Parts: sequence; structure tokens; C-alpha cells
Amino acid sequence: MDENRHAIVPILEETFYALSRKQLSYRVSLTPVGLYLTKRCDDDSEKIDLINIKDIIGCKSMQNSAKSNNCACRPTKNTENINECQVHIPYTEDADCSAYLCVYAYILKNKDMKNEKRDKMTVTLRFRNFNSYDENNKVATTWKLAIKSLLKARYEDGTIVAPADNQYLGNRLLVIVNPKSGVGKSREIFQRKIVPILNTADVDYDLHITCMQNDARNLMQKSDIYKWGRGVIVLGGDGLMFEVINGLMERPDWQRAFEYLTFSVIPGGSGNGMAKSISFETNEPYNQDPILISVLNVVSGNRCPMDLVRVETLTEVVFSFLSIGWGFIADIDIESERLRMLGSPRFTIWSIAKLIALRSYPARLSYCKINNLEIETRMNNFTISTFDNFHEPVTTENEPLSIEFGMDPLEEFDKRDRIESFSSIISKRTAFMSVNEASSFTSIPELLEESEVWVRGPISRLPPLSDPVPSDWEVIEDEFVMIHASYLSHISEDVILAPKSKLNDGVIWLLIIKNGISRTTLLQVNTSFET
Ligand SMILES: Nc1ncnc2c1ncn2[C@@H]1O[C@H](COP(=O)(O)OP(=O)(O)OP(=O)(O)O)[C@@H](O)[C@H]1O
Repeated sequence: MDENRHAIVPILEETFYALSRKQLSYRVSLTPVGLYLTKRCDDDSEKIDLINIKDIIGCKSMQNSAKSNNCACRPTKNTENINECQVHIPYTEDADCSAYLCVYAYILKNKDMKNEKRDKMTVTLRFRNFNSYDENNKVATTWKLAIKSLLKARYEDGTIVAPADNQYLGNRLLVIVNPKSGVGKSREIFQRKIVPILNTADVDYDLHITCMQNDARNLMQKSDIYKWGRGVIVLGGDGLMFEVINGLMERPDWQRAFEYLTFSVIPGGSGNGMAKSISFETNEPYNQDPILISVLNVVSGNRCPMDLVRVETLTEVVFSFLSIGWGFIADIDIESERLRMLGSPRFTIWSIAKLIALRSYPARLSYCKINNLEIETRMNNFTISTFDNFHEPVTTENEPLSIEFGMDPLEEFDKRDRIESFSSIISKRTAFMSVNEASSFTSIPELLEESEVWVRGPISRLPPLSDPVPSDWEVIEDEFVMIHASYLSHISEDVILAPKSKLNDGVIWLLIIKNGISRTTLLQVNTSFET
């Protein structure tokens, strides 16, 4: 039981009856913390469940328009089971004037266990105090609007810096999909797993399917990005996010763009280091369902700042968010491209090949060492950010996770056909145009001329590459098997190089392996990267 429950003044409160178990009543209270379900037990005691507002992704109101033989008490897909019900009230065309409100949440199950995961939970509230649907619907709508404004407050909490010229369009999202990332299933993943969640969460989106290398980069460089107040998500790998970040850095208004936009990644690539690192830091059960966890991060509106690293070579400047590698791991990453169709196993296979033909490279490495991580860095992050999301609900023992008051309208009479054809995806206001290899996005006005491409972004505070490094830096001149600098914990889903790394700590973690390491030791190091 939640001791704080009675201290919170409910926004709305109503008593519902669980038709599946007669005489069982629930007091349902909507509070800023979430939905409290207070069950009155036979012995007059109470059991309280909390569905945290941070676990709720959306709600929909509906009407029963079914002409079915199912019982009003509990619909079944299999009509043969109808006789199991003792109070058989068949629906007729005008029998049910109730209004229904379905509240959708993803609840953390099996907390702190190996099989920790998020499960969908639907609470269906049936409003039928009045004899007319319109009257019942008014009450249901009041609940719906109240829940939605609580959800909206999560991402409109003042941390988005809206441009002064009124271009802010709040809830709109840009989704960039790389159909070639990973094993080439991104389009299918978008259709099957992401669209339903975006729809449930009422997130409007524009969709852009990349048609070639640098397509996302050009899009970010030239588009009117200020219409995507809800942010930019990439469905693909870290390479696609790299294009997004660097395309934005090429804009004259890069600073404002970075203040305005939020970014997110849904793993569709082979490595997926950024997606994994975010979930690792927020303790989300990524491995059970990486795509679900990442989409929930998007719709929940959680945000936190993330470090970018400016990388300068003799010929170019790029901005990096994951890592920069040289030698062993970089070779595996680049050379295993030819095995792309295998997905992430390509890295394992190629690492064996690289171990057999082990190489080393001469280099001079200079770096500025941090002596005290806590004192000299920003070890802040999610403890003070808006990302304290997704708590386990205070579920009472053995309670079913799906609580139903009346029937579940979504299952029975919201039988929209699953959209099989990719060309028929329609978001709230945007129609998706085509699926050929050409980009499907047509409505973005171009801001810059084709020829205007140069790197902007923040300037370096270090001496030029040709100058000596500051005197307090360490310098090593040697033969190296690899040097890898990471700024996120994971460089891929199963390679963790910097467990203590935080998204926003301003720290670069250096992993150095010098020549002379035996193949056996390197093999051990390689296998330990997973843990
Ligand atoms: N339609 C396309 N056809 C060919 N290449 C593309 C296309 N769209 C994007 N690309 C390029 O593919 C590269 C790799 O894409 P992405 O990062 O999405 O997948 P990945 O390499 O499998 O994943 P990871 O980077 O996590 O290993 C990107 O750098 C991008 O330049």
C-alpha cells in the first residue's frame, strides 16, 4: 500500500466495478503521480495499485459499435466460450451506451531479475452512469483530457528552448529510417513495432526513408528543422545518427538547432552503441526488447544533455558522440562491412580473423589525464535530469496486470486491419508517400543552397594539430595494437568499453593496447568486452 496515496488530492475520482468479478469495486483516482486503483476487499480492507504516470504512454476513448454475440461482461474472441459466462447479456445494436476509456502503460516486470522486461498493460474504464452515450462520453472525455495533459506536461516541462519566432510546433517528430542498416529490416520494424506505439502516444510524425549515404546529413543541413518540436529519431545504427549530428553542425544556425532539437535512436543497426548506452545508464531492460525500450524513451519525452566530441584530422572536422577508434576494433568495424548481412555476428567473426593476422601501428598519443573523476567532471546525469522515469508500480501480490472494468473495446471492436502495405502508413497529419529506393519525404523546404556546405559548430579550445600539446599532457610514442576513445559506455550492444561513462560527464575514456600483447591475452580481453 502506498502511504502517500491519501496525501495526494485526486484530479478526478470515480468508482468502477469489475464485471468479470461481481461485487468487486475499484476506486480509481487520477493524480499527478498516476492512476491509483483502490480495490475494496471483502473484509472491507483496501489494496492500492499505482500505475505511475511515467509508465503511461497514452489513452483512447471509444464506443462499442459491435453487433456481436459476446457477453457484455467479458468479450471473447472465441464465441464458443460464451456459455462460460453466467450473466449472459448479449449486445444488440443499441444496447451499450457506455463510453470506454483505455489507458495504456508499459510496466516494469521481474524487477532486478535476469528476465526484467516491460509489459504492456491496458486498463479499460467503462463509463455508464447515464442512459445516453453522449453523456457518458462527456465524463470519459474529461478523464482522457486530464490524463493527456499530465502526459504532455512531461515533455513540455520548460527544458525545450522554443525559438522566439513562433515556429515551435510542439508534438511533431521526424523519424529517419535507414532501410539498409543492420540486416535491412528497419522499414518493417518501423511499420510493425514503432507506428502502433507512436499512434497510441498520439505523436505526430514525418517519415524520411534514406536513399543513399549522406541523405540524412543533407536533410538535417537543409531542412526547416524547427517544425520538429518533439525531436528527431533515427531508426538505424550509430552511423545514421552520426550523419544527423554532423548535418546539423553544417548549418549556420547549428547552435540554435542543438538547443531546440532532441535526438533519439531506435536500434536497427549492427552496433547500436548509443541505444544500448542510454538504456544502460537509465537501467532499462534493453536486452529483452531493445526496440520497445527505445521507443518508450521517445514517447515518454525524457531528455538529458549528451556530450559531443569534436574530432579534427588533417583534412576534416567531425562531431562524434560514441567513440573514435584506431587499430584493432576500428579495423574490425570497417573491414567486416562485407559481412553486413549477418548483423552483429559480423564483428565476432571478423575479430577472430584480426586476431589471427594481428597488426600493430606506430603512433604518438597525447592526452590530458583526469585525476579525480568526481571532482573534475560533471558526474551528474539522470539523478537530476527529467529522466527518472518508469518506476515499478506498487502492485499488490498476485494482482492481474490487466485490469478490466467492463469489456475491452480495443480487442473486440477496434478491429482495424493491420497495415501490411508500407505505402499505406499514415500518421495523424502526414502521409507516407512511397517505398522505392528514393526518399519518400517531399515537404521539406530547402533553406541552404546546394553549394553551401562547410563545418561550423563549436571551435576547438586546443592548440592546432601541428603545435605541441600543453605541457601537463601525457605523451606516449609507441607501437599500438589499438587505441579507442569512448564517451558512451557501450560502443555496440555487446561491447562495453567504459562502464562508468555517463552521457553528460565531459569525459573521454581511453583504452590502449600496445604491441607485444599475446594473441591469447588479446583474445581474453576481447571476450571480456562483453562484460
Ligand atoms: N539507403 C541507404 N543506402 C545505403 N547506405 C545508406 C542508406 N542510408 C544510409 N546509409 C549509410 O549507411 C551507413 C550505416 O548505417 P547505420 O548506422 O544506420 O547502420 P549500421 O552501420 O548497420 O549500424 P551501426 O552504425 O550501429 O553499426 C550510414 O553511415 C549511412 O551513411
